[in-house]
Amino acid sequence: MIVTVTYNPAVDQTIQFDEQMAPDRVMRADSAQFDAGGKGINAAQLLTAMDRPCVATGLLGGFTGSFIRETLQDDGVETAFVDVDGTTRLNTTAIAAAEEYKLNQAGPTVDESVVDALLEQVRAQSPDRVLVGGSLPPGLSPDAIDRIAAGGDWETIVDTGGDVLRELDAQYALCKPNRAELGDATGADVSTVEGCADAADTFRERGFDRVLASLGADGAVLVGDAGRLYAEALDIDVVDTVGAGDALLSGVLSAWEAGADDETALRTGVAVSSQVVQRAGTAVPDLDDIDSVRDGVTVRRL
Ligand SMILES: Nc1ncnc2c1ncn2[C@@H]1O[C@H](COP(=O)(O)OP(=O)(O)OP(=O)(O)O)[C@@H](O)[C@H]1O
Ligand SMILES: O=P(O)(O)OC[C@@]1(O)O[C@H](CO)[C@@H](O)[C@@H]1O
Repeated sequence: MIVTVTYNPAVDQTIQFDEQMAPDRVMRADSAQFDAGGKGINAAQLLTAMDRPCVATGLLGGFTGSFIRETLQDDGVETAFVDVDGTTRLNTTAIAAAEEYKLNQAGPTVDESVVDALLEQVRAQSPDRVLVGGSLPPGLSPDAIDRIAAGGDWETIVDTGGDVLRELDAQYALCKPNRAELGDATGADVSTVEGCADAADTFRERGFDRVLASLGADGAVLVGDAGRLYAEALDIDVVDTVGAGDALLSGVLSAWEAGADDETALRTGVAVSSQVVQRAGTAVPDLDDIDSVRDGVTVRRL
């Protein structure tokens, strides 16, 4: 069973324009949607959609927090959140003439005591795996993630920015940097797939059993004791890439939960992410046919 921890959830607002962004004028959107978001929450929604037992935890507050709580309840996602005084952030993705603008707030300032409260919620679920996803709100340091990783007898997976990844000290089963985060965390040249695999392999020495590096339209690399695996992305029409990394990670975790090996897990991850990027925002796509999509993903050893 998986518990996801989202220290800094967000309502994701996605607005689409059929013209380019321009300053000093009112831009009128063609469509708008709100989704419950934050990396761990997105993963919990996808894992639930794939019938994997999962509980979403994290910090919620204010009207945006209530929206997330209600949305997850409506979608049948099990939750165990901790209430905070501030208001959960609202992040905006504007898609304008095929360009994507991601505008993320910092989130409410929280007190370090929330880590104890959250750890209590995680322990109460007795999970096998814990995914800590997303940025930290003001008031928390990377220690908040290390404390979850060291807080019980579970494997911890982490998906956060390169600056925070660099600061972590505990032992992790997996981290999932994207290309920029991998570059930030290692300082290595990540301009080629091979360069990414080298950087990921080196980064394992910092306390990560495996590194899953997402490379956008170039696919993904999974590096671990079993070697270096590379999967090309599928050739699809992308609406926006918000939540693509969460989808990749959810597919990998879903396959592992079903007892699959790393190769099948990587193929599943790429398949799930291909479905998410074909939809606006972080809405959960229909994943009933995910096995047949996965059959179209090829993996090779580097
Ligand atoms: N243009 C694309 N075409 C096909 N697949 C894509 C494309 N962009 C992303 N993907 C799929 O999504 C996965 C994750 O993408 P990406 O590296 O952009 O994640 P990310 O930067 O972590 O995203 P986010 O932080 O928004 O969740 C890729 O490994 C790939 O399988
Ligand atoms: O600011 P963070 O925590 O790094 O990222 C938050 C976020 O952009 O990531 C998700 C997509 O991966 C969105 O649901 C959410 O708004």
